Amino acid sequence: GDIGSQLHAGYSHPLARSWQAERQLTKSMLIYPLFISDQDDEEVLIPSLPNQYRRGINRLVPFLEPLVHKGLRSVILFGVPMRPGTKDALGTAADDPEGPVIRSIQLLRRRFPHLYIVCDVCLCEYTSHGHCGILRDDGSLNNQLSVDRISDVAVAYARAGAHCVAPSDMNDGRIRAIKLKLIEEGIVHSVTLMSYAAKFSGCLYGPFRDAAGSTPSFGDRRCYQLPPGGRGLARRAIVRDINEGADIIMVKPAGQYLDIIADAKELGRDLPVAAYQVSGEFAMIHAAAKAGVFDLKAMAFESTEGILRAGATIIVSYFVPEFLDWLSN
Ligand SMILES: NCC[C@H](CC(=O)O)[C@@H](CN)CCC(=O)O
Ligand SMILES: [Zn+2]
Repeated sequence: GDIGSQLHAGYSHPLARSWQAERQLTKSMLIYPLFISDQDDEEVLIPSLPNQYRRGINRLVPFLEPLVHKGLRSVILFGVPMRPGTKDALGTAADDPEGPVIRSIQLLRRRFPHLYIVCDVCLCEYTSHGHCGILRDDGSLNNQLSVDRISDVAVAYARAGAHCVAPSDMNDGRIRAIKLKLIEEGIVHSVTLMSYAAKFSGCLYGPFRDAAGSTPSFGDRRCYQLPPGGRGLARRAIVRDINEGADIIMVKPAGQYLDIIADAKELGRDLPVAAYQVSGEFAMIHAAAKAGVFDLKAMAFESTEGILRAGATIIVSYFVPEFLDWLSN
């Protein structure tokens, strides 16, 4: 009969409205990005990334302690070498045992045994040219050398104690290479492999590049990050990475790529799907809130609601410190 047209009844009360959502945001879904400098005592605000800092290792514990107490479950580490002369064509500093990332993994594992440590794996912060791999003479990525190097760095982070390695380089075949090396090392069973499987080139990474000093010295990332229009390419990259052994599929950026998150959930129905609300999205929300377009907290939640609705159950977000408070009340 025609009675089904009366939908208001199903969402007439706040609790009933929450029941309409297939996924609810919880603290355990959240991963907080940390920028770790090789200047051990520095704590420098990143102008283009509201409320975010580049911190040396000596500043990490005092900063994280209250957040862990509030329920922070996971962080993703980005090393930021500030010392002059650290960068070279191979990104040698990426797996320097005395470098900021490896030392921070060891410190955080010791100090916060329940904190899940994810390490972003890439070379762009460590290469003199700023690209996410090793280049040929013509400036294109040498796939074999890049994949060998990226997989070595991933294993180094895993051996240092990272619970999860997340290669954000977008070189073809790095997932398989990392998985094989983790198997050879005998540690594959305890290291989660989170693939930035569908990562798009575009204008939303600027604040991050300011923070990490990872802007390419020439050209761009259009030949290895996906073209924003490439939905089919993204589906193929997701299927490929699942087959190469990814344990988690990530889509990035998030807000402008909700269809890709939905595709990832459809194609990777049996895996958790992660999404990264990137620096440009975060800065845009802050700028709009400052301009009076909407309330910051309301949009932090609404943008995240869309990412959940699309199918993500893991969210990398710069709003995590606020969410820990907002989700506690
Ligand atoms: N390895 C690439 C890093 C990439 C930015 C870039 O493409 O330069 C992202 C980090 N995984 C940016 C993240 C962000 O903008 O928040
Ligand atoms: Zn990179």
